[in-house]
Amino acid sequence: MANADAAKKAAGIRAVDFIENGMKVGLGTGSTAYWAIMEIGNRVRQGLQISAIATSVQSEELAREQQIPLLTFTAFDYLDIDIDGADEVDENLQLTKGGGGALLREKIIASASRKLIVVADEHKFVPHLGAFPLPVEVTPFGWEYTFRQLTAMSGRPKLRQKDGKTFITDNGNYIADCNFGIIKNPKSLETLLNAIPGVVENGLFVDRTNILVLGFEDGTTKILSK
Ligand SMILES: O=C(CO)[C@H](O)[C@H](O)COP(=O)(O)O
Repeated sequence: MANADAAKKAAGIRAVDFIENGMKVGLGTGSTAYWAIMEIGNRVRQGLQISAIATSVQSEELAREQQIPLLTFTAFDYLDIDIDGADEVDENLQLTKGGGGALLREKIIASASRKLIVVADEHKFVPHLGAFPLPVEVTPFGWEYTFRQLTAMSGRPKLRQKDGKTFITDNGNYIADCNFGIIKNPKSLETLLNAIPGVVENGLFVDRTNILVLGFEDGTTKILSK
């Protein structure tokens, strides 16, 4: 296993210790959240009683394979805990997410959760957000106009591609990967972006994280909390 994978695995598995019997759990998306879902599956098969909702079709399929009982939004008002990955985390535990394109469902589920536990390998911990392109989910209708608004904000948007085609999110939208340089004020950028008609959501997760579980290449973990 490559060392970065060992760090992701360590973080994903460690985060599952925060789950208690009876909890309603949000399941994140990505290669770090993968390990948390696999570990939840192990513990469910050993008798842990939880129910969960996934932040992407991919994670939902994995949860089904792992026999994790799944919830729908009609069945709950809030979740107890959400375990999800990040593309960048700063020392105030502000995040950039959406590298996997699941940011809209991830933000809805983070918002519905009493506690957000972020799992990340050590390389994701940065002094300032902004080196990783900021994903912005936009409607296909009028996307060219929306991109012009993002350009006017110096966001240098690029339409995300996958396998030679325009990437389509689980919600049928496009992703603009933006480059704003160093993001000095994530809160204000998050708000400004979401005020553009045609922007559905953006990948800044501000003042949402309660606990960060950082994984290291030697398999150890460190917990940071707010
Ligand atoms: O936001 C995400 C998906 O939309 C992921 O959580 C983020 O991209 C991190 O992924 P990984 O754990 O594979 O590095």
